[in-house]
Amino acid sequence: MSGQRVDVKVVMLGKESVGKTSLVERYAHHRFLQGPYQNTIGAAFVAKTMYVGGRNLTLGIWDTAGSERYEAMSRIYYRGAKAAIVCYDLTDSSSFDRVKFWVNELQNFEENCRLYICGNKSDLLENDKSQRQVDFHDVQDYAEEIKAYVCETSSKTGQSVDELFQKVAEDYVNYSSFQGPTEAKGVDLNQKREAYPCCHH
Ligand SMILES: Nc1nc2c(ncn2[C@@H]2O[C@H](COP(=O)(O)OP(=O)(O)OP(=O)(O)O)[C@@H](O)[C@H]2O)c(=O)[nH]1
Repeated sequence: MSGQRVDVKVVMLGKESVGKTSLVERYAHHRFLQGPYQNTIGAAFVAKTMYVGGRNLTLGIWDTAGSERYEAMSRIYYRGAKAAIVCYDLTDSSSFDRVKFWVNELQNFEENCRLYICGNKSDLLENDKSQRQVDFHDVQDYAEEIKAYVCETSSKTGQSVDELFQKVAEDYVNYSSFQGPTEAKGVDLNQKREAYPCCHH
């Protein structure tokens, strides 16, 4: 098992089918996988190195399963996360209720984790604004209250996806005191391309 340095642990959380895996796919592999929806089982991991603040920084991104039957497992994956991207589907108001659930969890158990609230599938609103079920200003007010960053993305078109992860990295550089790098225990990052799809059935 060869451990790769991971500077920032990032966890993706949110209701099933909001597009967590697709966001990671878009960011890490610049693609959007069409075809039937396949829910994540357990969690998947991908590492991505970027140049920020005059140095290379590796984000270790844990993509958790949104299905409530994996809730206990998701709790394991957010432990020690420096950033949580809590996602919802802009066309599904119930997915925003789930955001509040995860934010409460993180506030109670992971107080050093920065929060990023991400409304995904913005492309669905382009031609039909009536599809929107979550008001942007309501989310902004909520985000202000909990001191979170807020954005609206589309993993399909790529809108604001790179910016989101860039913001995570920049915030880490700007606000976190650098501690020693975390070793990704038990994960062979050389095999990340194989490990990633096999966790997404
Ligand atoms: N139109 C549109 N569809 C999207 C977008 N992102 C994801 N989808 C679709 O939504 C479905 C669910 O996407 P996933 O990325 O698998 O969702 P997930 O949140 O990882 O789901 P779980 O693994 O069950 O937690 C798939 O059919 C995707 O193609 C988006 O930005 N726009």
